[in-house]
Amino acid sequence: MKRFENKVVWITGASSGIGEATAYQFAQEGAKLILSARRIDELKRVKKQTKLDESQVFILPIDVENIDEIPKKAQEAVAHFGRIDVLFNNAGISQRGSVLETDMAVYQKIMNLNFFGVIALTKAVLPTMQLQKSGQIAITSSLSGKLATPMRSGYCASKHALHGFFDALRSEVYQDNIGVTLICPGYIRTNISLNAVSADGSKFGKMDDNQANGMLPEECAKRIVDAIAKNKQEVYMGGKEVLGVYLKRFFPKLLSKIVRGQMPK
Ligand SMILES: NC(=O)c1ccc[n+]([C@@H]2O[C@H](COP(=O)([O-])OP(=O)(O)OC[C@H]3O[C@@H](n4cnc5c(N)ncnc54)[C@H](O)[C@@H]3O)[C@@H](O)[C@H]2O)c1
Repeated sequence: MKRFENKVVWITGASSGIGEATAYQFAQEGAKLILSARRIDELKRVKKQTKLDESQVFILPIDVENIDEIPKKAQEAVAHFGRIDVLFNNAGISQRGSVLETDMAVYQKIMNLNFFGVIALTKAVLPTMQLQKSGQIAITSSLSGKLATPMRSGYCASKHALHGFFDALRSEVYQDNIGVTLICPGYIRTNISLNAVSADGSKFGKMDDNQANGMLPEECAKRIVDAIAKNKQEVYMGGKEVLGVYLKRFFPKLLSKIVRGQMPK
């Protein structure tokens, strides 16, 4: 028996990187998929590559920044297979820019997508999971949700905010048999830095060495699906950067010193 046989999994940011790799992993584990992101063509490509039956995958284009639209999208998602077993809030955007130079509009965009959109989607799906008396909500946070590095103040703030919100939610929905899994990747080999937003709102457009040498998304996806299957509360993955979580907890001043060294000269 596959772990997600007949389970319905809704993934945002499914058109590339971690979300795409996770779609393939869930497909292998027997899930039916709802794939969301903004680009339909990319979602169709991913759907094809899952090798699932046409009827097992539903493409639902969504712009997570468009918060007013989210309740209607959630209704469509629930109506399609009649239930949602896993909501994987994965869509997100990173940042490269100093606090002094970054426009307020950039902070608003990051918070809208990485935080408010995620809350809106979660609130829209929760009543269905409560009726089912089961469900799992997973969120791609980041090691940047546990510690902070320069040039990513808005990104770090948005990911830290997720921890406050979802730790609170976990205790509220425990009695409904709904679990919450916060996923904290380190450096994963995706286009996240290319797609990151710069101080003036333009695309950063460069591949960071850390990402280029990071963990493969396929390995990351295996660990994510495993953490969700086991209802883990919080998981870390990546290379030696994961040690930062423990430095922050036990040697915070040492971590500050290391992090200072990451400020571009
Ligand atoms: N790659 C890393 O090193 C890393 C590390 C920690 C956390 N993360 C997190 O992983 C998640 C996925 O990022 P990734 O690394 O796969 O990068 P990516 O840029 O390849 O993927 C981002 C996904 O989000 C989607 N997306 C962006 N804006 C959207 C919007 N407004 N509405 C709907 N979808 C939108 C994109 O289309 C894409 O599918 C993000 O939340 C990111 O913060 C990535």
